Amino acid sequence: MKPTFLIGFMGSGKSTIAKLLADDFVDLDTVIVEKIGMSISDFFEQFGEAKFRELETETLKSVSTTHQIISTGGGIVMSEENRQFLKDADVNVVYLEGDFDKLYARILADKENIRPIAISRTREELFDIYQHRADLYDAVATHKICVTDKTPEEIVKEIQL
Ligand SMILES: Nc1ncnc2c1ncn2[C@@H]1O[C@H](COP(=O)(O)OP(=O)(O)O)[C@@H](O)[C@H]1O
Ligand SMILES: O=C(O)C1=C[C@@H](OP(=O)(O)O)[C@@H](O)[C@H](O)C1
Ligand SMILES: [Mg+2]
Repeated sequence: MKPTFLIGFMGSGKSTIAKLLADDFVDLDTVIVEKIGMSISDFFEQFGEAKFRELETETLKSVSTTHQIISTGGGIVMSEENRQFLKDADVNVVYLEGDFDKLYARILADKENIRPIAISRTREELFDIYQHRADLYDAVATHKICVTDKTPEEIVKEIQL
């Protein structure tokens, strides 16, 4: 089977669903955190977003041959290079699409994972980012699943590749 990348906005459940889809999964953010030896929010504070994006691209390119299921960070589609990589690779790209306010509530409630992109912005600013990114997720996705009001188990069942 082709490798499968999960994409979508923060809080859509990419990391949660990847773990349930197969034992052979990897989360790009987890790989990056292992590389940098600190949390993503500390890294943003010390080195800035641009440096994080460089690491993200490098990590994206290294995993498609080593794992079956790959959860990405919500900003993966911001880079043209990353979008091109996902389009050119012989892989499935599953877009987990959800209602903004439901995702926003999850992001705020998730104290285990502080997302610097979200905490530094108002709801309105983040909604603009959500709308902008929605077109980019659509442009690279090979499959699209609505996750609003579904349990992780229901979403896993829907991902039939
Ligand atoms: N389908 C779901 N229903 C309810 N809560 C969910 C669902 N998917 C994920 N969550 C919760 O939402 C938060 C963000 O999930 P996560 O998998 O980290 O999303 P992402 O990786 O897309 O940012 C976590 O607290 C997780 O437990
Ligand atoms: O949307 C973004 O720009 C980001 C999303 C995060 O991943 P999740 O989508 O898994 O929360 C993480 O990569 C980083 O905080 C930046
Ligand atoms: Mg995640």
